[in-house]
Amino acid sequence: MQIMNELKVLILDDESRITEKLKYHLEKRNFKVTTANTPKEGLEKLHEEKPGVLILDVMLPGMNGLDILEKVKAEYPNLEIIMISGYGDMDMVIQAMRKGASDFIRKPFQIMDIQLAIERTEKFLMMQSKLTEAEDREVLVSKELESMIEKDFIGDSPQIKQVLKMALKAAEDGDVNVLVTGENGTGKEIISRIIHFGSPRKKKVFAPVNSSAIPATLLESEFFGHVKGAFTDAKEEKKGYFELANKGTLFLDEIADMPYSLQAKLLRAIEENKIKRVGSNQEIPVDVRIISATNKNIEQLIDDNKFRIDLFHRINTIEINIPPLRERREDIRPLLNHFVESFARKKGKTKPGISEALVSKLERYHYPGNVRELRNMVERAMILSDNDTLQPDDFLIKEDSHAKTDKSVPIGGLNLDDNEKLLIEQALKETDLNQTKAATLLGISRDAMKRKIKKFGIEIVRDLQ
Ligand SMILES: Nc1ncnc2c1ncn2[C@@H]1O[C@H](COP(=O)(O)OP(=O)(O)OP(=O)(O)O)[C@@H](O)[C@H]1O
Repeated sequence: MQIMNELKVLILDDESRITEKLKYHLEKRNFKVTTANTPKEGLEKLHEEKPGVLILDVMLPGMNGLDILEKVKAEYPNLEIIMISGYGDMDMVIQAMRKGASDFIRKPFQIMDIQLAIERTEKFLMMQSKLTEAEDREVLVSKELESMIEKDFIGDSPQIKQVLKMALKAAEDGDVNVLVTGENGTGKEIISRIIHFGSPRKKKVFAPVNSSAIPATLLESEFFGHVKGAFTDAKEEKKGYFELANKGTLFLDEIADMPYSLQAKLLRAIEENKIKRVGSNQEIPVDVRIISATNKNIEQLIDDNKFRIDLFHRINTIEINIPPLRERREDIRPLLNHFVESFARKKGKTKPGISEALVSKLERYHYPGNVRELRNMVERAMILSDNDTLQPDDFLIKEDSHAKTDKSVPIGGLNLDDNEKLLIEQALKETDLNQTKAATLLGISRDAMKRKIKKFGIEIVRDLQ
């Protein structure tokens, strides 16, 4: 496996505007990039450059992206291929993944999406190869998977350990439907991928579908397919996501946004393991595991008649809730360390130190965007800072971002324990770590203060700043 900052990437897209833009951004992120605008040129560059990753447009004029994929995979079986697609090309994408593509991203995409896809590709292929090795040696697969995941899915808190434990349990059983809940950026997609790649379905497709990205008129045929002539635009017969993801996992992102009318049809497909293409009465058997994700309170939507309770009961056989980062502050330090290390590696820099003052500043923040926000903050700091040790000033904390969402919510959110911990830390700071004075300030006894310091695991370390 190549190290990230040595990774060579070839981009094959007929639009030079896209290849050049991608090249520019990926080079800034220390990837070695070559581009090609025709299949012929692409195949030549593959031969010359031997890249680790190929980014390939599904829709290339002249030669079908799938044909190229097949040809390339036969010649370079270890090449990791990321497909670029429009929303309407989903069936092509799923076929591509069956033919060995590692991942895909949808247009319009941001440069971060590509970077994440490259990372995911590398990470999960590494995980898969570990698993295969483990299987070959007939050792306990789950143990191997667990140690692998610990490197990339970070967290020391009891909550995140519980999340991983449940994900691994769900992975063991390849059929049980799982609902992953949590705020934006808490890691719902990563956990869903871990479940798929740790399950007996791992060699089949993991097909992420976000129904809110599909126009309402196409929803039914996208999910269940259609026969020729079923509606005006149905010029050819077409398979839907259920058929395409057969034997694999269908990841329904933002399930709460699924229109009510489609929910009944989805329920039937899940209950009966059969679907009917639009315009046909023939039932087609399907074998798909459903992992759904949402950042909404589905129970509330059920009360408001926006989500079907029967569907809810079908999709949440196992429910995994990933708590927001502000409720598991122990994870901030290891995540910070992990992101600093991985960005340093990617940018070919020496890993800077991390000042305690910075850790304590970050531990106090509210993180409306959760782990994704922390990750982005680290990236920004690593680009802008020249310090040998990262300092609080390198991190732009949007103090008002929280106030904007709800001015009445305190910095620790509405969680009583979190706020209590923050107040104690604040009082200790104000009294220069004098526990008796801090207790007086808070109106509690010195013993109560000591108990709380112990309960919250607050470290009394003098701040050097
Ligand atoms: N525990 C973790 N360890 C390492 N990286 C994490 C962890 N949790 C989240 N991340 C990173 O945070 C980012 C967001 O994760 P992900 O896309 O899985 O979140 P999500 O809950 O699906 O978000 P959304 O609801 O916005 O779709 C990704 O870059 C992911 O790699």
